Amino acid sequence: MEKTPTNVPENVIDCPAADAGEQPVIQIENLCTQFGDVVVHENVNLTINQGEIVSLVGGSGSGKTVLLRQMLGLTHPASGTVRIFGEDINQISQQELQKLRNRWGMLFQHGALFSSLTVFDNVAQPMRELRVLPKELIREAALLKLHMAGIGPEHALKMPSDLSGGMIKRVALARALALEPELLFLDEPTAGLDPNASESFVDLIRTLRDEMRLTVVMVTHDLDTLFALSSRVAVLADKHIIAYCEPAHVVEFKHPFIETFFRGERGLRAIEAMPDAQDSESESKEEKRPEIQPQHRQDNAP
Ligand SMILES: Nc1ncnc2c1ncn2[C@@H]1O[C@H](COP(=O)(O)OP(=O)(O)OP(=O)(O)O)[C@@H](O)[C@H]1O
Repeated sequence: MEKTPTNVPENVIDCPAADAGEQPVIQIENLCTQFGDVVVHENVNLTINQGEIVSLVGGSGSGKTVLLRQMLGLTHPASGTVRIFGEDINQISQQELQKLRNRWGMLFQHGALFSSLTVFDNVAQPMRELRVLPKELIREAALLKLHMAGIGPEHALKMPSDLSGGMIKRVALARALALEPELLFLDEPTAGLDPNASESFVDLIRTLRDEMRLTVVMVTHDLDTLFALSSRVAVLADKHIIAYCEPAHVVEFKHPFIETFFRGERGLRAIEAMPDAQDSESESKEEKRPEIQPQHRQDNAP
């Protein structure tokens, strides 16, 4: 028997987007999720606007992965709506859903590359599946996406097993960008990376957001990444979004999860390292960022 959802707690904080004039890309309304007797989400509401980078955080089992899967149309909520680009993804046909899927990219936690395909083929495959692009264009576009993700053509014929963890993430990102998405989902994008690789991945995501006007939704436990990138942070706890604000405001909210997650030693260190405090330092990192050149062409490639 389904439990009747209770109302959202009154003491939530919900701040408007910094640029509230932007179009909403994701609109989740009154979403409820239940598995058997276990209620995971009760009346969850979340709007993500174009160009935002929103981090979804919450304790283990709070329902982050399920919510992400619901945004991807892989899992259906018990009730409520999930609109992506204005379409209710639980009401449209599989064909329409597939068209929408071509407008977003997903980076899975473990890269999710095909181990039997080369780096190049991993990135080219989503384009080949469209069955409309000529071979030469696919070749150029795949190499461009690899270049954007900081992977040179000398790696194109390598197998995933020959790559470092950081390179696998970059190739997976190139693959997620293959169809020029407007929206990017990232599941623990920096998990397993060393601090340098994480930092350069963060720079890359920021650059892509700025250059491609991407909207980004990420699930992360990495506070450095969260503070460096997020325009807003959505905190899932007690079956609700209890806070949805800029990182600096979310940390002020009194809730046991927030206090444990953000105000521990690591959290305080990450707050101190937030971009505002580091503007001059981040400029000195400029040369580390891969340049994005839309017409770039590699002649030595496969
Ligand atoms: N297919 C399923 N069938 C039954 N229960 C499920 C299913 N998928 C998820 N759950 C339950 O839903 C709850 C939320 O799971 P979810 O994986 O979204 O948590 P999470 O916040 O991503 O946790 P973590 O940070 O540990 O990955 C958990 O109690 C989980 O056991």
